[in-house]
Amino acid sequence: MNPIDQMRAQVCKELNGAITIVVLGASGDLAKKKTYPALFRLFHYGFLPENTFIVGYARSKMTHEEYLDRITRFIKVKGAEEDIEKFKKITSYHQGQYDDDKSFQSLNDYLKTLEKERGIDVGKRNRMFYMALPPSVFIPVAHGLKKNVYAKEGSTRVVVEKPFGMDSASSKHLAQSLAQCFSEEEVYRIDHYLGKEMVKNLMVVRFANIFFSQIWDRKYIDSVQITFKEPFGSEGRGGYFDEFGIIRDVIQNHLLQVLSLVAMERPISTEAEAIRDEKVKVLKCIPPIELSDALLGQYVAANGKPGYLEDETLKDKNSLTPTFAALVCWVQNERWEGVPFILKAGKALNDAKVEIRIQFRNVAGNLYKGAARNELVLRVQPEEAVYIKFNNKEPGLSYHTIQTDLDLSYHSRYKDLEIPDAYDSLLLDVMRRDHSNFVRSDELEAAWKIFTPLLHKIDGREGVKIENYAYGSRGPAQLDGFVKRYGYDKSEAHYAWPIQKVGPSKEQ
Ligand SMILES: NC(=O)C1=CN([C@@H]2O[C@H](COP(=O)(O)OP(=O)(O)OC[C@H]3O[C@@H](n4cnc5c(N)ncnc54)[C@H](OP(=O)(O)O)[C@@H]3O)[C@@H](O)[C@H]2O)C=CC1
Ligand SMILES: O=C1O[C@H](COP(=O)(O)O)[C@@H](O)[C@H](O)[C@H]1O
Repeated sequence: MNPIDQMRAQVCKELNGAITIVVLGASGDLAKKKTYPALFRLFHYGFLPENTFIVGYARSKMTHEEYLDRITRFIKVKGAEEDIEKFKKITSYHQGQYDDDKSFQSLNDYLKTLEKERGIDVGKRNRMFYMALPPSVFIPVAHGLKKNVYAKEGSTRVVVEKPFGMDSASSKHLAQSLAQCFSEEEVYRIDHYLGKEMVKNLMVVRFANIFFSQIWDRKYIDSVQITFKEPFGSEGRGGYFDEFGIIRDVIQNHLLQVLSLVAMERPISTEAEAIRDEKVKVLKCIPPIELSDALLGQYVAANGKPGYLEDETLKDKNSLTPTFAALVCWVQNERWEGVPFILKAGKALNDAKVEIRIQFRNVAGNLYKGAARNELVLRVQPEEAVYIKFNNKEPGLSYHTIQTDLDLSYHSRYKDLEIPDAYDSLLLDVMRRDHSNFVRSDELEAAWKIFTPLLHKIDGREGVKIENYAYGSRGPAQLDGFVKRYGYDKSEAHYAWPIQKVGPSKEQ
């Protein structure tokens, strides 16, 4: 059986061919843009069990037609019209509150009726609850579900979206509340970066290639940079963003997850708990980030685009919330002592890009002075790629050394490639009961310990400097100096990608 069919079979086996999926917050942005399109693709490509039904739940009043229109608006699969019509037949909307037993009892009655109508036997009445909700209602919803809608005649899966708290204390409170209702085995904390193709590739690159596994440490690696750049600002999301800021929105979760996969030791197997054990261990080796290891910024109006403070959805017009941050983590263990892990993220920058850049040390006693350092780059998005910058003799009569690359750009190497969205892959994992790409509660605790002291200083404005940067720029002017301070050598000399010229060079 091919690996894809194996996954289909695994879903069927885990769920005995039946599941009811409840999307809480079905009227919201995430549900419309991500959750339902992902569920549709899983349906279209045959990953949902034969007997699947999806119930949307939220407070808003919506007719059946309005609901169907809303949840299918962002489905973009070509030639799938017929399947969209079929998909509409396996879903419906149920209105209710998030903090009221009666609403949840009514939801439970509705689910029971559906399960009976669909002929699902006791023991197979599996339910998945997907909380596409603001964090303010996670706890009442968890209690309401546990008390009234928990699958007593089948398995329960609860999917929770980030943010998982604001700091160590609030995250602990959330974790404890969830733990009162569900076992860790039943909870799936989504960090959608763990569903991205290149992030899932990290373990394979590291542990299935002898030349990487041998040089993956402080002896050979000089620095690691994990970069997230978005070309748009907080537009329309100012209310949410201002409360969280770029560190809580992107760095504490997405970029730290990537860091842990880059830095962790080899797990004893590819089992979920083995992987998560190693991630927790490496996070525990990182002390809290110092303010002196941080560069913070906020974008201002430029190029006809409004500054952060001009966002109409922002309440505090003097906000000092960072929209850009470059932070350095130090992993204090035998493998990584002294190697900076630079996490950079910003909104309203000049580019849309996420990448992991590993810069190696200088070649000792190098015969070729001025040869650039090697770098391994994993481009997460757009256009997934793995490439290695390395030095080569310039082809032809020249003995000149040029920097070039071994380039595995996915779209040229793998023809007709369609990379699934992170949510497709993660929802499939939930059904397969594979926790590898979800955040465990002790992982979360370790992650918040690294960021909480710094975040409290920023929240309290304690000696914190926020540099301005222009909308559409590379970030604060201090950025190049900042990464240089941690040893990053930006040698662009002779670098050309792709090579334009291979003839004799003038320097022969
Ligand atoms: N949007 C995105 O792209 C991403 C979102 N997330 C996370 O997913 C979750 C949902 O995000 P998103 O869909 O954008 O959120 P929304 O603000 O769209 O909220 C979802 C639904 O929750 C209900 N709701 C909104 N505000 C409140 C409130 N104050 N009290 C009670 N109910 C409320 C509304 O439904 P109704 O009033 O009908 O009940 C709304 O339709 C969040 O945790 C978010 O951080 C994560 C990654 C990306
Ligand atoms: O979680 C979030 O992620 C998005 C970026 O996700 P991507 O898959 O488009 O890279 C970010 O825009 C948003 O602010 C944040 O909440």
